[in-house]
Amino acid sequence: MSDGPSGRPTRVVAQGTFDLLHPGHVHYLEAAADAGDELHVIVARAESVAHKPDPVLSGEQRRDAVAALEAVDHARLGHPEDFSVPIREIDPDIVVLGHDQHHDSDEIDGLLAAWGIDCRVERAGALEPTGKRLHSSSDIVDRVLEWWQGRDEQLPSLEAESDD
Ligand SMILES: Cc1cc2nc3c(=O)[nH]c(=O)nc-3n(C[C@H](O)[C@H](O)[C@H](O)COP(=O)(O)O)c2cc1C
Ligand SMILES: Nc1ncnc2c1ncn2[C@@H]1O[C@H](COP(=O)(O)OP(=O)(O)OP(=O)(O)O)[C@@H](O)[C@H]1O
Repeated sequence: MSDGPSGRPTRVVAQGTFDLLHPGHVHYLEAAADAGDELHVIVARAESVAHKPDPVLSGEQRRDAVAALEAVDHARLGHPEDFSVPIREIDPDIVVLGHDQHHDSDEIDGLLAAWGIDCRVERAGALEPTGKRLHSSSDIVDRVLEWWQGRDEQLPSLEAESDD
């Protein structure tokens, strides 16, 4: 365990929606854990998810699944309105952003400074999809919908059934 600038274990924060956990999430969280000694994960509230459809799983389910991963030391649901609350409680040394997160590193840097958190911002690399493996929650949902539609087409029509 290496001591951070404050003489305590280096605390790292990762955050995201983490709906329907997949290997891309594991890749991100392992990269974040490697950046320090203690990984704290903030799991977004459904009401904060603005760039995609609502999560399939509840906040508690997403938090519990993230907490069960070996790389993760602490997982908590984010604050519904004030993102500075969990960050102030954790007081991280490093915030690791996901490879494709729309958050701008410099903007997050400025926010953390405004919240009085002395912390650097890094960005994790991507786990590229290979073959048919899916590393995105939205792609998993799309695949299930595609499967469902295909399955639907193979079912006998209601009209055919009423002929029996
Ligand atoms: C430093 C930081 C702290 C955050 N804290 C929270 C929080 O406390 N509560 C929350 O609901 N979302 C929080 N978020 C936002 C979400 O993790 C993230 O934006 C979310 O997955 C929503 O996805 P979207 O922004 O792509 O719509 C935080 C984001 C950052 C960068
Ligand atoms: N293939 C991947 N490689 C690396 N990191 C990933 C990968 N997929 C997701 N992540 C990271 O995991 C974090 C949480 O992911 P989140 O659930 O918000 O998005 P997602 O799984 O990419 O879903 P969606 O496709 O719906 O945006 C994000 O920081 C994201 O960058």
